[in-house]
Amino acid sequence: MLSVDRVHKSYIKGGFFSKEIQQVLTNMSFECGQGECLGIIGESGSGKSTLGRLLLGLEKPDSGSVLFEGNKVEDRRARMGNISAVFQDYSSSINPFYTVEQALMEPLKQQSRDYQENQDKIDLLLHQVGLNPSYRKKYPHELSGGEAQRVCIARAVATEPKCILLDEAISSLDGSVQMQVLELLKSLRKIYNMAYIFITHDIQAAAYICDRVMIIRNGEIEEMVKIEHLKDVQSAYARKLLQMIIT
Ligand SMILES: Nc1ncnc2c1ncn2[C@@H]1O[C@H](COP(=O)(O)OP(=O)(O)OP(=O)(O)O)[C@@H](O)[C@H]1O
Repeated sequence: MLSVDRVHKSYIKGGFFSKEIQQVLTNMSFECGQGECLGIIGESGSGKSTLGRLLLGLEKPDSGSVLFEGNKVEDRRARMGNISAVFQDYSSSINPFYTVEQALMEPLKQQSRDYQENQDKIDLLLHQVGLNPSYRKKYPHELSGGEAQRVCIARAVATEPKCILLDEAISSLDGSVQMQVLELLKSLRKIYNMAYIFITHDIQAAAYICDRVMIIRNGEIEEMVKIEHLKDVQSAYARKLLQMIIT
């Protein structure tokens, strides 16, 4: 479904007139299948979010390709309604002047002009993310972090995409709320059979929700492992990363 082939990405370091290049992603190739949850794990600065932006078609690779069902993700038509995203910073993800209802209506309107159908869908989405109908009229500043992230998740699910990219989507939440949101993501995946790209530095969260994890180091794939074999990672770096987290 999502196919990354020999992707390289670099940035110019140190301002506009600088000639210094920083290689951020090197020769990355992997696939994410329909309905799969693929974790992308790495230390800070390893290139996770850069990869996320390429997967969303927000930036282009220097070379190589990112294809969604055979089409380049840079092409808006390839990703429209097919890929959505939930980011770490839920507070800036929702327009502060929009009520929850307006925030959810935005993506729905792009798919259907049927007012009643969209209203019914908002009811359903709120129910599915565990928010009662009174939340319709609330503004983002009236929501807790967990509630705001539930709204962001409802928005991402609204168009029933085939894939949601979650970039550190639970990292800013408190421990118990993180667990609730992970449970929510699990249950929504069962309902909609969506694939998740779960970018995180939290191996425990990845182990809880992912089918496979890809460990990246300095912009290169260090190891790809099925979740049931996470304890048996081969590379010294992956073992160290796991050990650090377990201890
Ligand atoms: N737009 C950009 N321009 C220049 N350099 C960038 C840009 N985006 C990222 N970088 C650099 O690329 C490297 C990887 O950054 P990236 O945000 O992808 O890492 P990350 O693994 O997501 O880190 P973190 O877990 O801290 O968010 C960093 O050294 C960063 O400074």
